[in-house]
Amino acid sequence: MNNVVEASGLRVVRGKREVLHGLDFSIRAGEVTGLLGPSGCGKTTLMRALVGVQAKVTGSLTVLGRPAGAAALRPKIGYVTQEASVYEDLTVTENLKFFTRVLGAPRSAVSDAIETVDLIDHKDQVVRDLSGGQRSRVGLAAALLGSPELLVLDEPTVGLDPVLREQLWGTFRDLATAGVGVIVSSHVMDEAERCDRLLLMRDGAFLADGSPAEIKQKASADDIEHAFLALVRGAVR
Ligand SMILES: Nc1ncnc2c1ncn2[C@@H]1O[C@H](COP(=O)(O)OP(=O)(O)OP(=O)(O)O)[C@@H](O)[C@H]1O
Repeated sequence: MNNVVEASGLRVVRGKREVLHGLDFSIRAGEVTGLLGPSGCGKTTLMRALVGVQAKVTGSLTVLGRPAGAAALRPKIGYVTQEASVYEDLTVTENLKFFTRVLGAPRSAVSDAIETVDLIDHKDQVVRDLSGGQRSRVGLAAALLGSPELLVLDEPTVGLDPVLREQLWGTFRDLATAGVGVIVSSHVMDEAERCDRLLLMRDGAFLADGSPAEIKQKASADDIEHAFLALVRGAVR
């Protein structure tokens, strides 16, 4: 399977502190990779480095065969940040039409994206009047407009009810099946089992990198939360 991201010795300094300490990893096309770890461990920083908006990045970081941040990558990466970056006073459709113009994507991408995130019934509603979960789905729809080959999702399911979380994970799965490389961050360990691969992170370094089954086996644990704790305690080498 193709790697959409390859990183070696990835380091990032924020302020005066190094927050990512020489990471080696890859992300594959056609898989959902979960980036899991506690608040402040560096998940957002890693994602910012992937999409090329993070300063003071050293080491090697290649995305779709080009250095992260290269202008040619812009239409090929969908990035959904923790704060929905859509216009509150526009409708769902108006927002997406605007972003198709920015991205140079075809008009037909609007209805496809609305369908993918299941917002057909709300397409003419002003974003301000949507629920939190619906708003985050508008952000996801915007990220899908350019038909990205890599989708970078920073805690996309925070604050969503279980039904919506289930639906969104279904969408991530469908995108991966279509060949997209999907990386999803979360600090909720119970989302781990939905991923093909996990990068377990703590304090800017990886504790483990593998499938949920491999990590549980390595840590002799029944679930990822206990595996994480065992790895933190250094019980597993
Ligand atoms: N602008 C900044 N200047 C200095 N340090 C920063 C800056 N932004 C973040 N940091 C620090 O970098 C570290 C990693 O932050 P980051 O946002 O990547 O973590 P995270 O794992 O995404 O957290 P969360 O799950 O809470 O979003 C934290 O210790 C944070 O305090």
